[in-house]
Amino acid sequence: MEKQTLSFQAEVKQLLHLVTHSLYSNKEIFLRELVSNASDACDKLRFEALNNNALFEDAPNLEVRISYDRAARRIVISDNGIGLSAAEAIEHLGTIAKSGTKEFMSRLEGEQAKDANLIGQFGVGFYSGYIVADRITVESRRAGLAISEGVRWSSEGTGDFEVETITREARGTDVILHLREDEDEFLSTWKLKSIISKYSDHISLPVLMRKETWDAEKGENVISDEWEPVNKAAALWSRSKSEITDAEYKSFYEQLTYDQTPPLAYTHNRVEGRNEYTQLLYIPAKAPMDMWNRDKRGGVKLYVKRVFIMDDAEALMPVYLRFVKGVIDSADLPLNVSRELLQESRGVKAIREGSTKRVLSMLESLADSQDETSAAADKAKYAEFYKEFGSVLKEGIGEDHANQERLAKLLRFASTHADEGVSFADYVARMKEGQEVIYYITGDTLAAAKNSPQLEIFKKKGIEVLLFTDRVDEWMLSHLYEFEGKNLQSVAKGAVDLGKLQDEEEKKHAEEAAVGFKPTLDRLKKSLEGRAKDVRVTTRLVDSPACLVAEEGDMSGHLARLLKQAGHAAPASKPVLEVNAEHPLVRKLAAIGDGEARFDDLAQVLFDNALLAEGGQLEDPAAHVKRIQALILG
Ligand SMILES: Nc1ncnc2c1ncn2[C@@H]1O[C@H](COP(=O)(O)OP(=O)(O)OP(=O)(O)O)[C@@H](O)[C@H]1O
Repeated sequence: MEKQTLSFQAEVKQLLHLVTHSLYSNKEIFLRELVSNASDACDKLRFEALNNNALFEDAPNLEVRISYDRAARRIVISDNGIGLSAAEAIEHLGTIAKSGTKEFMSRLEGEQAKDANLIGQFGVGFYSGYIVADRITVESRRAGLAISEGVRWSSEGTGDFEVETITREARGTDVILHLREDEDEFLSTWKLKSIISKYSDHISLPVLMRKETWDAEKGENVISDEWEPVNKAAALWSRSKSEITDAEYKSFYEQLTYDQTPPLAYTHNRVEGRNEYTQLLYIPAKAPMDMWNRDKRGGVKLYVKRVFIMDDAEALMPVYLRFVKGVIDSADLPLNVSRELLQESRGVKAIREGSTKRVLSMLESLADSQDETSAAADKAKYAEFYKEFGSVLKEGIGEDHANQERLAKLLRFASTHADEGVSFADYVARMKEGQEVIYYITGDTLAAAKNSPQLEIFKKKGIEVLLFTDRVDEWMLSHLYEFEGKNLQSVAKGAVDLGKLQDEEEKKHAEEAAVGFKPTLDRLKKSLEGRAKDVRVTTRLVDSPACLVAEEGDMSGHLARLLKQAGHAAPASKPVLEVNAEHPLVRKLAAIGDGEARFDDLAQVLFDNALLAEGGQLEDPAAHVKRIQALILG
């Protein structure tokens, strides 16, 4: 192929502009990105060579070499990995903007973040070279291609790039950075070594640099021809736990995830027996921006005997644990395992179950820490975890029946007794004598749930009610019916039944009131025909005149609203209006003579107010306002 000049794709151009003009801090990460690409290229070769050993040619030892030339102001990152064909170079290094590009750019612009470190999270690492270089040349030959089919790609990172075919003996890729004027600090063995040990110590291949020795005659360090490894090159997880420090675990996490906030917790185990594998799993401290995307790639990498097999192996973690990051290294899966095979493999299923249990135990040991010295700190960590990931964990209630009980214990809620952190176990321990069920109410917001009229009698009697205000709660409740043998009961569904919590006298009084109120009830039913399924007297209200409840088995108003918001058709079930016969407003209503239009108006207002109080929306707000105004004017 003759030399061609091609244009970068528009998004790549924008990206390059931002990279060269906006990223000021953490410039050194360019080396991490390029070393990581080199290491990925070696992993890819190893993987492809499983089915075609000839790809190794005569260089089976995969490695990354870094060298620099002070006079020419150049740094070269070489690998003998898979390499690039000319077509791949054009595609991967210029024409196709990666999926993360847009998001990366919006973050840079949005938050005015100047931290180059962000770049690694978005899969656009190659371009980070332009932070320090004003020209990058890539020379490469793809494994398996003839030496005459090498490629040279070169660009100043502005509008376009050049590509041409070259003859290249060595398999793999050289990335040559021509440094910008003021970036000389990187032309130093010490500087480059220190960046590698900071970011790339755990890359599982050797990263080599030329040895520097002291030349007494010249009175300076000189670079020899001998190459030496500058990273540890030991997959951290394959070392024994006792040899690894907390700092090493944390720095490995950072390399794995590019997340600079230290993880909240981690677990590292070697599992022996029928399935042998090592797991090193982390719980991040902060939720990523795209956590709600259930199709998002998982965070666990699969290795087989330290050979990297694949990223984001979803088969290794259930979807509701998609926030977990780490590495699983199996000793007995076949090396050429495919994604399809992974889904079906029994060995993988066992790994997934084992890893799920590990993560749950890790969470339990924080939530329920009995550790003398760290219990308070652990519990605080759990609260932090729950704030970030609690809602995702709830998905497990419906998705992982085998662990439902363990998951239920890990849930935390608000209640009428505390605004956060209430577990089912706390609730059960505080249950009143004679109380048989766990009461809850769902609502759009904590304030709406807390002030719900349905709670009045419970508050008066000091009975705790759990307040479920998370969007997933309604869904979760359709999968969770009880906790340790105690049924969960909505206080907004069915007639209130306080069972043994209500004394005989109260019951008798309520029954009498209902009988005396019967004629008014009948009139109310007539007025509200088509809106209320039924109207009845209740004892659940203390201060409010009325409230809406769903009939047992019907959908709650809150769930119907959620479904509507999400664009689903909610079955049209009418609510029941419950009235407080003792309330002055209701008494006033009862006193209105037959046939007076005022009765109808007041009945509608009673209903609409009850709907508003539970966070519902009026179908005809103007009519409501009119009625209220008329009533005020008397
Ligand atoms: N040293 C290399 N050898 C072979 N291919 C490479 C090399 N460096 C980059 N590439 C190719 O260029 C593509 C783009 O690289 P870039 O760093 O921008 O993104 P990425 O590596 O896919 O994502 P991430 O940075 O998250 O690893 C890579 O996917 C790969 O196909």
